[in-house]
Amino acid sequence: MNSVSSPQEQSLASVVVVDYGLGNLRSVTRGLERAGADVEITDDPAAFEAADGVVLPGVGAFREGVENADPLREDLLAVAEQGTPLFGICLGMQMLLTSSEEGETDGDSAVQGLDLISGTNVRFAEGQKVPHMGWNELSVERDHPLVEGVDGNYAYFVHSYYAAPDDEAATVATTDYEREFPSIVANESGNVFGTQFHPEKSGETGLQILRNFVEICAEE
Ligand SMILES: NC(=O)CC[C@H](N)C(=O)O
Repeated sequence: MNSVSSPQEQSLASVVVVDYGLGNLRSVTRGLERAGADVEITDDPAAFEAADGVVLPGVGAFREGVENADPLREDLLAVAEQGTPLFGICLGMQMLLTSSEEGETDGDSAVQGLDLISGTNVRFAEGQKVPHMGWNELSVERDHPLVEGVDGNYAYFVHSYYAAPDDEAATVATTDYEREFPSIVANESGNVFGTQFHPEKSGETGLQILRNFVEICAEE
């Protein structure tokens, strides 16, 4: 088991950043610490269970992410089941869904995501410049504590696929990149959610999202 802790004087909540061999763990950790969390980077399921909140980071391809996280699959599902806030970032958000078109285009069989939010991830249309890379606007579509104070603000994106939830009620915020796509999604009970953008790379808006997340965790 890998564990790296960074005690904070006045931490508001204990947050685990899941280490499954992918993802910009350090920058996510720094962002969460700035937001007031006591952060542990680990792959220890006991730590997931004990934490006030769990972050599933992610940079890379869907197939690699799902395969790397497979040994932790049941533990992540248990986190969601017990009502602990589970926050997926970019590829981590995409892994919360049922599946993705990514990795199917080369003829491979579909890999299954966590299916905590029913739906797939789809590629931007042929002819659209991908990846969608840069700052873009968030339009909040429905209330969720994660989006307090960020409607109309800008966040930083780097992705070629986006979430297509089966139920439009799962869409918390949208962003426009030649077409509107869900930039923040959440499950029905609201404790599982994800951002397509990188809050840890999104300046003050990203810090606000992370502060909102830490507050959600602190209420656990
Ligand atoms: N930055 C990423 O991790 C991108 C996630 C996914 N491979 C996509 O292109 O949408």
